[in-house]
Amino acid sequence: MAGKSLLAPLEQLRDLIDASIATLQKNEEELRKTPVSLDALEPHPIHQSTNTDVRKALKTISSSSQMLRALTDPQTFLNDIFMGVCAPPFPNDKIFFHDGTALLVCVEADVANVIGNAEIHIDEIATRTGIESDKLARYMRNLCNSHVFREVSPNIFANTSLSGLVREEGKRAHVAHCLDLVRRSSCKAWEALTLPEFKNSNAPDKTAFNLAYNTDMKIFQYLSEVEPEIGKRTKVAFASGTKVNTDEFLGVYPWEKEGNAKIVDVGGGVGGGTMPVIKAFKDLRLVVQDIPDTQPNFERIWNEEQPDAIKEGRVKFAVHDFFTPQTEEADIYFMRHVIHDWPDAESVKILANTAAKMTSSTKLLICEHVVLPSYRLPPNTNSDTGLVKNEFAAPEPLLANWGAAHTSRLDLQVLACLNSRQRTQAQYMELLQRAGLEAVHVWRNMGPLVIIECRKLG
Ligand SMILES: C[S@@+](CC[C@H](N)C(=O)[O-])C[C@H]1O[C@@H](n2cnc3c(N)ncnc32)[C@H](O)[C@@H]1O
Repeated sequence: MAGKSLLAPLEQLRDLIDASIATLQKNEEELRKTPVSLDALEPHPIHQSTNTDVRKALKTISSSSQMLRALTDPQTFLNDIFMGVCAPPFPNDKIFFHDGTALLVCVEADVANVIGNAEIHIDEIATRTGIESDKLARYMRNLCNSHVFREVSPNIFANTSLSGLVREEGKRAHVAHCLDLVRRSSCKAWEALTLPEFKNSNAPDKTAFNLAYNTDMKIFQYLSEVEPEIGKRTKVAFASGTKVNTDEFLGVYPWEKEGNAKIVDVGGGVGGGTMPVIKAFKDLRLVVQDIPDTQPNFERIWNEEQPDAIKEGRVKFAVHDFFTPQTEEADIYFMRHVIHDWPDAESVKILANTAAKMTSSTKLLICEHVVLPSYRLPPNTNSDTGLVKNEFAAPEPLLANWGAAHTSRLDLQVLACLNSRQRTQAQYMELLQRAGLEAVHVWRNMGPLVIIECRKLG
């Protein structure tokens, strides 16, 4: 009797990959005549696609390859977790993160821009970065194993499509923010989970960050007052997210319907979440609110990237503390990655301050990752519970949330730094209700961000 193949999961994954490659072949125009290659120095145009089938096919291949590695090489896969990038909450002496260190070294030395489009000997890279040649080569070789840089012949290095990404200032700032400040904080996770004064606290100043930096200040205050240079880098890092796939980000919400609406980007940083919107929809107006030390970076970045919007007065910066009553009127309040920074009590205060200024027609758009479970939905489950809707779930045998590591890592990041969390849809609904708001629509596509459209409760 024919039984189930002993290699069934491998065969299922192979079939998923085959079907996904066939989808990419069918959507050939998305390739824009550019071969897919790690040696390419620019990101491939397919990564800017907004075609749902293409996005699903790419996610399926990526997620399948992760599961294939776990199935076929479990020891190495686990090694990747404890010796690679991650800093899980184990006692300090068990934390390794050499891949992260290697990337941080190369980003701090700006190796990718030193190499540019050339193939360069390590001695020249060493001279231009000031880092000792043999040591730098060893960090770079570690990254070559993950296709970040390429050793084309002995001691001659070139960029790849991955190292090419860190030629951009925002991405370098993001890498350094995560691998320096957040990683140092994360190393104190075990103490934060076990020390009596910290273990049961949800306060944003009783965190792993507070232990790592030996401070009672909340992280944003600390960065303003004690480490302004690192604070500046953090602002640039926050703005880098939408550059991953701008069209996909713009496609989450129907901005074209909003005419000349006035948007107030609350806790908007340098406006990383709203800059692409203003660039694409020329009638929209924008006020970006944040703490005072954000303003110089805001002015520098907008004057570089969209000087006309500033000159025409279509875009302005305003100092505003979101823990105080909202003073600026708006058609749309926008908050990206603001609520995810704060525990529930503080989040309700921020939302209630906004709600108090809203009328029945004002919109609040909350833009965040929304946590999806890795387990599968029983059919017809109410999506209000925050479970994955089938149209967005990954196919079997993948984890239902595609192994959504980014959202989960962000969750641990804000836990370490602010005692906050990434939330499920149901958890957002509960916060909104406590602040006198309700969700009227949840906008999403295949991208990582969701926009929850809210109104003031009647
Ligand atoms: C994670 S960043 C998000 C920035 C921006 N919304 C984005 O998506 O690029 C959080 C922002 O909240 C700002 N922030 C922190 N505390 C604040 C406060 N009390 N009032 C206003 N903004 C604040 C920080 O300066 C930072 O720019």
